[in-house]
Amino acid sequence: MSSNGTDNSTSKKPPSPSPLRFSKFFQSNMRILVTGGAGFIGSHLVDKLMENEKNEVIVVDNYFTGTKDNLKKWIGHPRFELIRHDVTEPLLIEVDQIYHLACPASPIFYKYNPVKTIKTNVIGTLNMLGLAKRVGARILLTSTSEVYGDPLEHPQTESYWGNVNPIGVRSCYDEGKRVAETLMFDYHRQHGIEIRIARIFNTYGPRMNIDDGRVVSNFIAQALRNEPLTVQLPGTQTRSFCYVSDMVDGLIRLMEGENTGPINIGNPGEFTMLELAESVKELINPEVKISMVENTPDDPRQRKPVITKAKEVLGWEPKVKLRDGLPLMEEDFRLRLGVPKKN
Ligand SMILES: NC(=O)c1ccc[n+]([C@@H]2O[C@H](COP(=O)([O-])OP(=O)(O)OC[C@H]3O[C@@H](n4cnc5c(N)ncnc54)[C@H](O)[C@@H]3O)[C@@H](O)[C@H]2O)c1
Ligand SMILES: O=c1ccn([C@@H]2O[C@H](COP(=O)(O)OP(=O)(O)O[C@H]3OC[C@@H](O)[C@H](O)[C@H]3O)[C@@H](O)[C@H]2O)c(=O)[nH]1
Repeated sequence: MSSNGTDNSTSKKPPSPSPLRFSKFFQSNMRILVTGGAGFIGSHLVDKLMENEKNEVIVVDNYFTGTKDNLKKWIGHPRFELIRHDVTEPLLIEVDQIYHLACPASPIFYKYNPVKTIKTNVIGTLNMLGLAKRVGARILLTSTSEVYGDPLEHPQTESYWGNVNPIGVRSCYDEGKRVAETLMFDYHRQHGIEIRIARIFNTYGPRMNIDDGRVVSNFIAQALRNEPLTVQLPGTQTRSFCYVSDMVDGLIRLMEGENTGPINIGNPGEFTMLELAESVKELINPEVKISMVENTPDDPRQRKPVITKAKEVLGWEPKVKLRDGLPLMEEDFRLRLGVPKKN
């Protein structure tokens, strides 16, 4: 019996893969579907997967928060395909692996149309599990540290069940992801689907939407525009920030490994939002002001992953410290905002 209560010995074997898997044209290739691949993490994942010449990558995205721009270097590549598709509708294609990322991730965007967010998490995940079942693909869900809600245990291990408000304004996302995890395990136990669940902690890096609303992108854009950094009250709330290349490495290791998860993937370095603002100020624009603003309901007060499981099971740990990652993101934001660096 594994720590998450799954008795892997009694799981049914996965159904036979599609016969196309063995056709002469695709024999040596792994066909990988990335839902939400036009988004921030998804597009970095696609870059990494495309480095392997054995991989064919298919992205489906409805462009709600993602953009074709993030994938422009691959459009037209013979091993790459981009499909405009909403995961709340069924999808019939032949693939070997599914990285299921499609879902708005910034609180501003997931609260914009909460009913759609929960449909994306529930119906979207059901559709992707149905696809995985039909073609015998392995499926990885990008769940979130938000399943721990406003955590009463700190730092968070995977065995913590969380403290989530089921009727709050964040619940379309955090409860949505919790149901998505449930669906993954039910398909695994009932149908023998090969599943992987990553619980991703706050991730940052180049290509985040400039007006995404998440804290790191907000602060960097504000610092470059010389606008006050908007620290939401009380400013003592904490987050742990993982650079996107570390995240992608963790996700691929999880997909390729033997463990179903859930596994926390995140950087345990923990910062208050005031500390983050001070770092951005120091590294990017020492002149910028910090302004304290109202917060939103149910904002988690603290968040920090225990990554012992990721270290032991995946041999993974993050390499990029926040102080090294922020300047890498600054470069990308300067280019996009057209703000050159002063000498
Ligand atoms: N970035 C983080 O800090 C973080 C933390 C925890 C979990 N995650 C998870 O990782 C995944 C990717 O997050 P991200 O930061 O890259 O966000 P993102 O918003 O940049 O990317 C999400 C992508 O999904 C697409 N999408 C949304 N709804 C869709 C739908 N119904 N059908 C098809 N495509 C749809 C969007 O257009 C976008 O391209 C999400 O599942 C998110 O919940 C991210
Ligand atoms: O301008 C801002 C924006 C945000 N914040 C604060 O920064 C903290 C982090 O907020 P973000 O909006 O970046 O992200 P959150 O941690 O709330 O949610 C994120 O968690 C993990 C993922 O699943 C998602 O990417 C997202 O939901 C919060 O405490 C928020 O109050 C600011 O102080 N100023």
